[in-house]
Amino acid sequence: MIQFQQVNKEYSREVFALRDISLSITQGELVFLAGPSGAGKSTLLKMIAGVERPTSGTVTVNGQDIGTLKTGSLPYLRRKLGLILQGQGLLLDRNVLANVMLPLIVTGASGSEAEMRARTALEKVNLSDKAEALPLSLSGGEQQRVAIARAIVNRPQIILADEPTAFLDKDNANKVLSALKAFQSAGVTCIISSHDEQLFDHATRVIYLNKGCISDSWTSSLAA
Ligand SMILES: Nc1ncnc2c1ncn2[C@@H]1O[C@H](COP(=O)(O)OP(=O)(O)OP(=O)(O)O)[C@@H](O)[C@H]1O
Repeated sequence: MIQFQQVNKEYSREVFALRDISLSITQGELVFLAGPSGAGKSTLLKMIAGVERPTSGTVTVNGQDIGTLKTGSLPYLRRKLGLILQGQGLLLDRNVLANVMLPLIVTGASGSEAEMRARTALEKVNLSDKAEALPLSLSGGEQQRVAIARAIVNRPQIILADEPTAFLDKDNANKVLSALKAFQSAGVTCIISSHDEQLFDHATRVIYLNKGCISDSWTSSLAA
């Protein structure tokens, strides 16, 4: 369960990114964050991951108050999360398998354990045949699915994805969404920021942000 209670985020005196946000998201939801550029979507995702902290109000993830979490505890929180944030690209000089193994290696898994789990993650996003390829030899959609595999290799309870289908054609965007939906079906909470309204049909909920405020939201019958 993710809860925002009267959360404000002010980056500087003139820049309010979020204003008085209160919401709760239950395990297994597929939530889209919509709204124009600068509305606060990325900031909201970063708050759940503890990348940004609230100026006021509280953000709790599975009962844990993220705003007061000590920096040293953040890696434990992040292990429960699969993060697909903008600008966190793949290592271009390492093959796909090595990229997906990386989160496991840095948290102390053995090479053989990491390889086995990375291959399983690649199977889940339907990219087993690209394990030995270098990222730049893949299509944009395939690269994004490698990023998903890297995000889920630690078996997270929550996936946070910032514009995972930006710059993809419809076919590739659908493949990326199908991969995310498969995790949601398995009980993983997925929170995705997107400008792509065509994807919203798959959501259990869409939250519209505008100038840092929730301007609208709807819950689909899929949520039942
Ligand atoms: N690190 C930062 N320092 C200062 N201001 C920031 C920072 N990050 C975001 N902002 C500002 O906060 C506001 C919300 O930004 P945010 O990136 O959350 O919006 P967004 O809805 O994700 O936009 P986009 O759709 O373009 O990615 C914007 O006015 C932005 O300029």
